[in-house]
Amino acid sequence: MSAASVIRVHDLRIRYGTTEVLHGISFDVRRGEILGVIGPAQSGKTSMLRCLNRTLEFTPGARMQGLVEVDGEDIHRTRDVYALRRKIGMVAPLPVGLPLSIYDNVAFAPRAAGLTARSDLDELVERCLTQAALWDEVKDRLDSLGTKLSGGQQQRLTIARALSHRPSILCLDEFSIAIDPVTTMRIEDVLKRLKAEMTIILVTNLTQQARRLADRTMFLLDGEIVELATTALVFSDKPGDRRTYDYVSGIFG
Ligand SMILES: Nc1ncnc2c1ncn2[C@@H]1O[C@H](COP(=O)(O)OP(=O)(O)OP(=O)(O)O)[C@@H](O)[C@H]1O
Repeated sequence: MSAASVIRVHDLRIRYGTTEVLHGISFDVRRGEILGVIGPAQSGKTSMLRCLNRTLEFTPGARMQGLVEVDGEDIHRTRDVYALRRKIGMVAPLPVGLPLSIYDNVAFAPRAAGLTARSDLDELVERCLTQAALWDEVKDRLDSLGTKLSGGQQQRLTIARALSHRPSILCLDEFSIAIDPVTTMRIEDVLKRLKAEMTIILVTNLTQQARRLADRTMFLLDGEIVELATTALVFSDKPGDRRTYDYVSGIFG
């Protein structure tokens, strides 16, 4: 694994029952980059993400084969799967707010992990909400229910929660599916800032979002990587594979 790689995936296969949906893909994720992952529905993007933090194993019948290393450690040999999951923050397509106050949404997981001092929790909640560009809008109503926020605010709250364990890798799965374009741009700005502190994997159904944000872009199609290259090349007139051109220019997908 190159020193620049934070994740290395080799010959990864995923099956649900007898159906294989990822067919032996290999790639690396470089420290500090935003890796965009694009591809039509059902191409295996979400399954691939859920493999990285071993949440795929919660799905009955799901099986993975192949090697996945995070910071040089084989995720299936790790002694502490909880530490792996803390290292990799996940943001789902729809906000998944807990039926708790804004404050408790962010403090929930750190409290469960043993952080109890109010001053530490206050600091952490403010830091995460600030990083998610939500602090100014909610600082005067931290005790209100998170579920009462607008959709875009709830998605930023989800990001704040994902940041509460200080992950070094942040994965976002189609985060803008249910939010308006203005909020989407706002969160894109958040991601540009977070990039200074962490590696980001951005699965997106908006190809132009990958174009705006990603250093490199992976095009996944029917469980195979068609192309993984610099975003400039993927979105150029002459990417490495004709199917990439057809997909990013809207000829199919
Ligand atoms: N729990 C499951 N049980 C059975 N098959 C599944 C399950 N989850 C996903 N699949 C199948 O795996 C394939 C890849 O799905 P996946 O959600 O990983 O793709 P995706 O690219 O993220 O799609 P989308 O953009 O629609 O979310 C699809 O054919 C899907 O039907």
